[in-house]
Order: sequence, then structure tokens, then C-alpha cells
Amino acid sequence: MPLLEVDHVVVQFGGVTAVDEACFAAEAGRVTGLIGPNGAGKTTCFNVISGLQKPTRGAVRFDGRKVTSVPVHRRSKRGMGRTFQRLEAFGSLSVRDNVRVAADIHRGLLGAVRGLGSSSRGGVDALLERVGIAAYADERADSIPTGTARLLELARCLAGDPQLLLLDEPSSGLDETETDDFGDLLRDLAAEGRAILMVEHDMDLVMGVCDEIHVLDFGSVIASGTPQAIRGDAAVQKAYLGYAPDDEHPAEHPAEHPAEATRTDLPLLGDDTTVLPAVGASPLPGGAR
Ligand SMILES: Nc1ncnc2c1ncn2[C@@H]1O[C@H](COP(=O)(O)OP(=O)(O)OP(=O)(O)O)[C@@H](O)[C@H]1O
Repeated sequence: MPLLEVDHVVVQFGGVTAVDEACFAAEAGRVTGLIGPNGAGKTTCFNVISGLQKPTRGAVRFDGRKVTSVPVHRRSKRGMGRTFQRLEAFGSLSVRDNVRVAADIHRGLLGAVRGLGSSSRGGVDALLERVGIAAYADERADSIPTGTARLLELARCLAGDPQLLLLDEPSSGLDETETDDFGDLLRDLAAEGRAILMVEHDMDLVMGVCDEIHVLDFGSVIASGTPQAIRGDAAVQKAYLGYAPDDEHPAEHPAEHPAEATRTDLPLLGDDTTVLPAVGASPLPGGAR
């Protein structure tokens, strides 16, 4: 049984259907990618999973139990950890203290008073070391580079020792070497038995580390599979380009969805019509609409 199950979730904002009968899962011990063009509904799905957004319909199950109506903090207590696209750290605190506070919040006030848990300096420093930002331990969080701040977010999240890690664009701001190290870290975290669900626009990273990928388009899951399968999926290619590469006369096909008309300015990736790059090729652009 998957650790996380998203079951026919629908989210409507007025007349906008942001998530449309989405079904997907994330399993312990695996890195799962959630990708799709801008506005596809990825962040809304994360909000539903973590409890920030109540779905119009559908259910979220975590560790076999329905959590659709469970508040955010209780989901966190049960083992869900999340990082955000926007950075959440306390700017005036040091990097180390940010992680210490996150650990203390997770243990609860009583645990902190009794000195329970692992938010000792040694434990916090080990986390900083693990995510590769130990050199910044004494820096103020508002003075560190964006990529480092993303890793701080991850360290704060790991301070709660989550079973499920929800990572929203975790690699933005990281350089190539940092991204490679980050990919290795994700694999290690999954190997410990955690489930990782990641929204990410860097296709090299997604294709390189994910065991399984779910692709959202206009709120619906249009494909699920291994990186290999997703790379060759015609529906995925159409979602990103507006037409499938084997479509001989794309211009003759009117957009099936009004928003597709705005996708024609997507940059093509090289001279051929391969949409999803092979591992090692350039990152796929976010898929602007
Ligand atoms: N609070 C809201 N009120 C109204 N519409 C919203 C709200 N939040 C999201 N939407 C709309 O829902 C759709 C899905 O948005 P969402 O942010 O989930 O997509 P996304 O895939 O995360 O996009 P991106 O890659 O740009 O972050 C979009 O059309 C967006 O404009």
C-alpha cells in the first residue's frame, strides 16, 4: 500500500478547476515526481496533501488512513513534512537556530522543556552537514544564497523526521554541482524508507532521481510511469509543446483547450522535436503558458 494516496481529488476556485479528479500515489522508499506545465495544479495538489487546501471532492490517505479533514499540524505530527516554493525561514535567526526551532516545534513545547528529542547542537549540526550547508551554520538566514536557503528549508523539514517529504521546487537556486549532490541526498533519504514527492521543473534532476513520475495537465493526471516511459509519452509531449512530435501537421490542429493557444511560445529544445530531454541534456523549461 502506498504511503500517500491522492484519490479523485477535485479543487475548484470559483469557475476554475485547478485539480480535476487527480489520482496518484507516493510510496515509501521511492522518489516520486509531480510535473506539469505552469498552472497545471501541482502546488494546489501539494496544498491538498499537506492540508492547506480543502478539496472540493476526493480524498487523501496517508499511511492507510484518510486525512482529508485532518489539520496541517496533525498531518505534520503524523509524519508529513513540506518545503515551499517561497522560503519560510526566520531571516533574523542563524541557519543553525532555524533548524533548532523547527526541531523544537516538532517535539512540542513539553518535549523542549524536558530536553527530549534531538535538537541538541550536535543533532542540528549533523542535519546541516547532511544537507551540505554546515559552513553557513552561524550566518543569518536572510544573508545566505537562495540555493542554500532551499537546503535550509529541507534541513528544517528533516528536523521533524518526516516519513513523507513534499518538496516544492527544491532545486531552484542550486548550481549544477549542488543539484547533483541534492539528487544524491534525495536518493539517500528514500533509501532510508521515506517517501519523497517532488514538484520540480529541472527535468535532468527529475529524470535522474525519480523512480516514478506523475504528469499533471489542466489539473488531471495525464501520465504516470518511469522516467523512461514519461519521456516517450505522446500526451506528455503534447502538454509541454502543444503538439506531439510525431504529429506531422501540428498547425492544422486547433487547440483543444483554450489555454493551449498560449503555449505556442514555448521554447523548443534543440533542433529535433524531443520534448523531454535525455538525462544529461538541458533542463526542460518550466512549460510557461
Ligand atoms: N487561490 C486561488 N484562487 C483562484 N485560482 C487559483 C488559486 N490557486 C491556484 N489557482 C489556479 O489554479 C490553477 C493551478 O494552479 P497551481 O498553482 O496549482 O499550478 P502549478 O502547477 O503549481 O503552477 P506553477 O508551476 O506555475 O507553480 C491555475 O490556473 C491557477 O491560476
